Amino acid sequence: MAVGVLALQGSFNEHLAALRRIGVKGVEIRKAEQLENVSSLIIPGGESTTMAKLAELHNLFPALREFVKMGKPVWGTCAGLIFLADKATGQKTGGQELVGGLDCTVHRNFFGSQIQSFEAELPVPELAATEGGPPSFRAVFIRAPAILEVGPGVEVLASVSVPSNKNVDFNPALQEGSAESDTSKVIVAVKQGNILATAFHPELTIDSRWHSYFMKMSPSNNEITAASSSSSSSYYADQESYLYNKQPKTDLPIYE
Ligand SMILES: NC(=O)CC[C@H](N)C(=O)O
Repeated sequence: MAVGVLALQGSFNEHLAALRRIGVKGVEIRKAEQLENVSSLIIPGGESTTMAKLAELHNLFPALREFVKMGKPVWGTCAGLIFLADKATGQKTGGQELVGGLDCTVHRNFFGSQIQSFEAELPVPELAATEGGPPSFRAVFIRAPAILEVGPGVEVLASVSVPSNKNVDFNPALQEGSAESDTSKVIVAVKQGNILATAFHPELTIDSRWHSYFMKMSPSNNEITAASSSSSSSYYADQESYLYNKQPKTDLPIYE
């Protein structure tokens, strides 16, 4: 079965391209009934308030919650992480509807506004152990959220170092760390059973390991992943279609 990519808004095309690079068929999901034809789902980055309004308009929330509850693999990137969190802070007035299921609290715009977007080299031991390649992953953060706290069943896959004096007014975790050192760790990638969530955008980089990793979370997709990762260039699956290499940084999608 194909992988669904929620295609209401945001970087769904980039996820579809990333899946293609590892030989996996992705399909756009815009209606609840389309979820019946996919074995797993990616909720892309974008603007979570807008995406939530569109999901509400299309009456998608009940079906999305059901999909998560059924134990099917779901991966949220950036705004997708916000969708999957049980609790979000820093929302617009009136809040926004969440799919939930991931036992954590996220801050919607933890790192600040659009111009505070950045890249960071993240050590991700689990990714390197499962997918090979270098021990770290070059992560693109675009007006990114961060995970403030996680429940006991949540595995932390990656954290990023930030200056301790950054955002101290709303992040208790950073206040704690600031007495000891100049930097603190903030959680940016987690896994909880069938749910994977990253605060950054792996679909914008040539490194396909997060997509391959996600494919392995779905037993029915193991075969496809095994076939594609046996090629000689499994790590940087397809240099040709590497969006991020081809375009200057300023051409990255701009979210409000
Ligand atoms: N790149 C992103 O997906 C940004 C998400 C954004 N912080 C939001 O609230 O929706």
